[in-house]
Amino acid sequence: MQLESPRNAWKLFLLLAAAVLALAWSVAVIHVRNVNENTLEAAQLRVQTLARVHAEHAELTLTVADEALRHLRDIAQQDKLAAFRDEARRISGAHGGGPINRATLIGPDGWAHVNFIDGQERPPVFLGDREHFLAAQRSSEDRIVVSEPIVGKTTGEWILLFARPILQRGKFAGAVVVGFPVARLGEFFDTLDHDRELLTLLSPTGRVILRSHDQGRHVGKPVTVPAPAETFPLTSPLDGVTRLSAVRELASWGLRVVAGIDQRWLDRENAEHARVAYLPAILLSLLLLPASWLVYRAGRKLQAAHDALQYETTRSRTVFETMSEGLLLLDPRGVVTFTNPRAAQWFPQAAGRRLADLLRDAGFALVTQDGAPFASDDPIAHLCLDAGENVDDAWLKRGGDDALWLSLSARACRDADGAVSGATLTLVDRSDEHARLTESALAAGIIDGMHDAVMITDAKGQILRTNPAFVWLTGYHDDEVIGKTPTVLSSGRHDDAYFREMWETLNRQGYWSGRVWNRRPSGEEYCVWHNITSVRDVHGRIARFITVSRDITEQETREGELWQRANFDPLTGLANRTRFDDRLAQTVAGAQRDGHAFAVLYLDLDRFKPVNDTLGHAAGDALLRQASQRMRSILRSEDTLARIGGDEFALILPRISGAGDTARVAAKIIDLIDAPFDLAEGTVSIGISIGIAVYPDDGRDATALGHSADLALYAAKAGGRNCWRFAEHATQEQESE
Ligand SMILES: Nc1nc2c(ncn2[C@@H]2O[C@H](COP(=O)(O)OP(=O)(O)OP(=O)(O)O)[C@@H](O)[C@H]2O)c(=O)[nH]1
Repeated sequence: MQLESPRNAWKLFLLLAAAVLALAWSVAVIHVRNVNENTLEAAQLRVQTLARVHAEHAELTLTVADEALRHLRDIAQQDKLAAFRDEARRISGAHGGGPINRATLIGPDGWAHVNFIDGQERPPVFLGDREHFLAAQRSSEDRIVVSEPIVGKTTGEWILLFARPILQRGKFAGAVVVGFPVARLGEFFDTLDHDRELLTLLSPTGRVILRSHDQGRHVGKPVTVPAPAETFPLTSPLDGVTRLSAVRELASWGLRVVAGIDQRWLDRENAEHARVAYLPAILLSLLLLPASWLVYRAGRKLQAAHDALQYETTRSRTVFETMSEGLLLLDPRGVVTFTNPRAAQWFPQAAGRRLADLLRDAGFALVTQDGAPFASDDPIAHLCLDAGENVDDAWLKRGGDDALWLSLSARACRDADGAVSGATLTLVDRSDEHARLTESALAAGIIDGMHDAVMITDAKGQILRTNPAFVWLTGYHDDEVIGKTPTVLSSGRHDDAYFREMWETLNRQGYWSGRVWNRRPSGEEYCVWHNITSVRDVHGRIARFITVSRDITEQETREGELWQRANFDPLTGLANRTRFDDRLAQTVAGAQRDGHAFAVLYLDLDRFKPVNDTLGHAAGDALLRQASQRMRSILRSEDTLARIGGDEFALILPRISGAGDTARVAAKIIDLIDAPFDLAEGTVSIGISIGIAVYPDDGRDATALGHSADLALYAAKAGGRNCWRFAEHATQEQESE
């Protein structure tokens, strides 16, 4: 059992307390038992002595009485009546010797002729009915007859009588009787302690002759007493008291002496002994039990605190040993008092050394995150230990092959009085992070230095960062776009489908590039070439979109103009032959794929040349523009109207349900052109002829269709102009209305 443990300490105390109590109680019990045994033995001795001494006393008294009885009987047997009377007077008198106070001579007739009591002769009295007389009469030998205790006829007191027969020549001639008050047997009673001791004299038949302290109240009453034994408890039927008793028998008399000591007294004695003997044990118990309880409670609390402390210690040790951070504890002088395993990897055998020496020997320099020397030459000593301030943002840097960057934070520890009692240094290996920080700073510098605009958004498209080139390109500053989506840049030129396709590609491929027209805050539109890349996090989820944009407005504009020029008629704005051929080829391909019908119309103005000739070329141009507008006004967006020559037009109706559709369009155009044109130079009227070819009946490719339409136009011209002709009906004239 280790005493260091509080649990064991209070257990030991409890054990000792229990041992002391057990000892005290054992001593008390043994003592009480011994004392009780001694008391019992003393009581037994006393009661036996009482019985014996009283029996001897009674025996002596009775022997003396019997001596007197024999003497009187011998006188009576010799018929010496006068001598008998003298002796009877003397013996029954006060100075007769012995206890006898009465002497009687009873004749054979039962009459007591001589009867002395207390030395006084009394008148004759008939005693023939007395048991002792009858017993003497019945007896054929000379033996003493002891009466039961009886009430004297003359005195009325309890007396005990002894009789012997007078035998003359073997014949009963009366009896001599002596007697005395039973109280005379109780002279010895003065020596008794009447409160607890009792002596009882029983007749041979078991009747009470005398009890020591009941004034004759129970005399004559029968009592059953067991056979004599050493000592035994006996409950008296007379008073119900149990006594430790001893019995003595007066063998020659048949009488028994019963001595008793009140058991209640014995019990009281025992109780008193117990009280005295148990008192120290009880007092000790009263002292030790509460003390044990207090010690137990204190022990439990101490144990709980001890366990908690041990748990905390174990937990702290586990934390210290398993934490990825290095931990050093310093005393107020800056000497290392503790290192955890992690710190020991960097600073082996650091305990007991000054921190400054330790850092120097391990090749570490105290620097800022940028690697610059720290402002204070020894911040741990000066700031933390001297001034009690915390130190953060400090780094320990070690170069070389085993380069390390440890972030350092120092916390001042204070004692209960608030004085700095040391410091806790926490070191974290942030070499990788430092490298990353350096890289990101580098990357940030690169982004800022890029000529292309950079915009970084989160996964939801909210703008997180831009670079100076972005501001220059878009005209928006950071505070106007950060937190917003790129729609703030939108020009509205692109429809939703355009951006939907962009997002789908981005999500699918992680990359999208294309041109986007945007608008500056000034309203000026510009075109950029976007390279958008999605960046995913470690979980594979898109975290960022990085958009690198380059201004291609100039290039776009130039290309647009070239394209416009290549594809459109500059006078009317209609598609030119190149574009018409292109669209026709696309329509043929679509129809060949789908099998639908479409129509190709060749249109040629009638009587245009005279306008030129009469009103001038500018009027002709104006007429061409107006005619173009009239035709375009009735066409659908998917129809392609092209100017393919001076006053020659071509029209593609890409989706027709039948010839009727085309005829209706042709008729409408004829009507429109037929109406007079108001020109600056005057009003003119012209007409238009139309040749119609229908896919697939009039040709299955562009060339065939063009040829058919051309023939149909020729037919229309030939047919009188200002009318239309289907290619298949090229020979039939059909007048316009
Ligand atoms: N003002 C103007 N005239 C043009 C242009 N291109 C061609 N022309 C003239 O358009 C005329 C076309 O000739 P035609 O088709 O024979 O003239 P037309 O009177 O319509 O003859 P029909 O078609 O037989 O009725 C020529 O005089 C061309 O010089 C142009 O761009 N502007």
